[in-house]
Amino acid sequence: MTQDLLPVTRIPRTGLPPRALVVGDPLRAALVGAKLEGAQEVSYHREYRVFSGSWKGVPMVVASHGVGAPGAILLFQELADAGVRTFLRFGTAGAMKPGIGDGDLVIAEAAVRDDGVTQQLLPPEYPAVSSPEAVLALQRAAREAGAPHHRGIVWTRAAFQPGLLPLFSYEGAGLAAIEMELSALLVTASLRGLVAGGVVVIDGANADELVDETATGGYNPHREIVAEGVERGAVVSLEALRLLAANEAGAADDEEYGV
Ligand SMILES: O=P(O)(O)O[C@H]1O[C@H](CO)[C@@H](O)[C@H]1O
Ligand SMILES: O=c1cc[nH]c(=O)[nH]1
Repeated sequence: MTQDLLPVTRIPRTGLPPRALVVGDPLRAALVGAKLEGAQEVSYHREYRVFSGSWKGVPMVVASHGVGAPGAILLFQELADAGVRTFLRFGTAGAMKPGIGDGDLVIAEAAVRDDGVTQQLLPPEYPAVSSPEAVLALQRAAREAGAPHHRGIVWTRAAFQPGLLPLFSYEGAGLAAIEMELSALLVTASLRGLVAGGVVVIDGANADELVDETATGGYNPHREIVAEGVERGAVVSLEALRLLAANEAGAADDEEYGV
């Protein structure tokens, strides 16, 4: 009998654990997936590479969604169709606030919906918010790992490189980091009544000047300081998913989250 596979990502419609860590890069999915006990590659089609296994006994999925929200949302939707109920995104991002440095983690409380896809799905007034329990689980995991971290609003922006149009200035709005997919995940989760959040590792500085090396030190994700942040962030996100599972099971309470 042929397996029932979802149409875009070709992941199986049944049999996956109900929680997933989603990352942009298929290679990062493999590196993080390798941390799972009993890790198995479930599927690999297009940019969507999917692993399953357990972290400290808790079954979970690690999957890549590629670069850009219009493609990424297809993974989020199909994982949800496959029964995933809790999502964390673990990505990289540019820093937008002084004091947030390379290799630091930013835990998203919400995202600006400039993602290039959810505007076609629902009105712009609809918010992209993280589930509070996801924020607290990530914060607790970051504290326990001793990982430098910050909480704040993330700007999800479809265009990575600057063009001819001026970039809207969010100066004064207190944004913490810029990346490309999180708001699509948060909106997908809200529409379907799921739990979602995200944490990003800083791999550059000053979003308005992405290609201005003199002003910023340059966008460069291929540095040791970023690799160290990614290693810390991987453990923090896996651990946060475990805490969320414990919370679902009623084994954790607010005090346990450290609030
Ligand atoms: O490191 P990932 O998860 O891919 O996240 C960030 O990196 C990519 C851009 O280089 C975009 O996908 C952006 O959101
Ligand atoms: O979208 C992204 C990802 C990483 N760093 C950035 O500055 N922007």
